[in-house]
Amino acid sequence: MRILVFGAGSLGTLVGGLLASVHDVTLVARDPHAARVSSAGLDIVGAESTHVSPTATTAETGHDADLALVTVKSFDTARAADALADCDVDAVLSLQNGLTEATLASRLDAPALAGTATYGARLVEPGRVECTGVGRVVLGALDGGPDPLAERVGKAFRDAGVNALVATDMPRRRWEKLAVNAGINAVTALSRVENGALRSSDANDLAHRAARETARVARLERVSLSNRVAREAVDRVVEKTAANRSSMLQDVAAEKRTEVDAINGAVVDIAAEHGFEVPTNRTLAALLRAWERGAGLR
Ligand SMILES: NC(=O)C1=CN([C@@H]2O[C@H](COP(=O)(O)OP(=O)(O)OC[C@H]3O[C@@H](n4cnc5c(N)ncnc54)[C@H](OP(=O)(O)O)[C@@H]3O)[C@@H](O)[C@H]2O)C=CC1
Ligand SMILES: CC(C)(CO)C(=O)C(=O)O
Repeated sequence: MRILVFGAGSLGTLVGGLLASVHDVTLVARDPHAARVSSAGLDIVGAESTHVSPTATTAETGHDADLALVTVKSFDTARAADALADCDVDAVLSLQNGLTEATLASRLDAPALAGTATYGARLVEPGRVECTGVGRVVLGALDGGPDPLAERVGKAFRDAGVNALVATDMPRRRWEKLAVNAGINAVTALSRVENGALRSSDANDLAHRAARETARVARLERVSLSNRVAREAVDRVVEKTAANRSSMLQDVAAEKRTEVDAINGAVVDIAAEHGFEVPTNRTLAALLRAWERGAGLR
């Protein structure tokens, strides 16, 4: 399969690099990473270990591929979609956190698949990415149900040794992940604690409230996600990732823009479309955006 990875930073480089053992992969990345991969190949280290030689370029347009993987941060999705609209791609799959598929679907003619990734990735230096945890890619039709394209993509991932599951209930899975991120990411970023600290503090209640509100909005969108399932998902992820610093905490610590707009902000916006108020997500989003403005990031 000819696979274009748009936005090969940490996650895109890891997944694209793993796929490159079998497939014809092009990484769209920034220099000096793109230049280094072109000249010396890519080292994958950590929980996965290999050396591969995908094509790497900074060119955003002019590509021809069977599948485009979108792995830019959520706030770069619209620009990625516009660039991909100038390419010949037959299908698009986002592995991003937050709700971004609607932006892709509305700007692209190619069918958009939904995806989630729980692999951990960190770009250590140009040409070298660390797999900090072998997770799973789950993908499927945006609106759920069986999908031959998703089956082909899932097989292509598994052929390359990527742990991939094709699911027929992506709407529920995306909203459950959103509930987890709305609770854990925002609360850990604002209180500057690792995920495990949510086990035993008032912050636990705050994360649960954000997740329950997200579940309520999911149901308004006709996605079956109960409050209890959302709350239990938060607790399960807190236990499994207790030592992690969430991606949003890492962004705040590095003074980088966060994905708040596509996570808590998306919950607020979709709730408003239904005339519904989500005070916990609204407060978390406002505080994170205030921090971003103060840091000159928006
Ligand atoms: N890292 C992880 O372990 C996981 C990440 N995710 C999700 O995956 C997504 C990506 O995360 P992550 O990989 O960590 O983020 P990164 O910032 O490491 O990677 C995104 C990369 O895309 C680049 N980029 C953006 N626009 C362009 C462009 N037009 N042309 C070329 N390159 C571009 C960015 O460069 P620049 O910064 O210079 O703009 C950056 O290098 C997020 O939604 C995240 O939540 C999900 C699961 C795990
Ligand atoms: C699951 C979780 C919360 C793990 O830290 C995550 O997705 C993130 O940090 O973005």
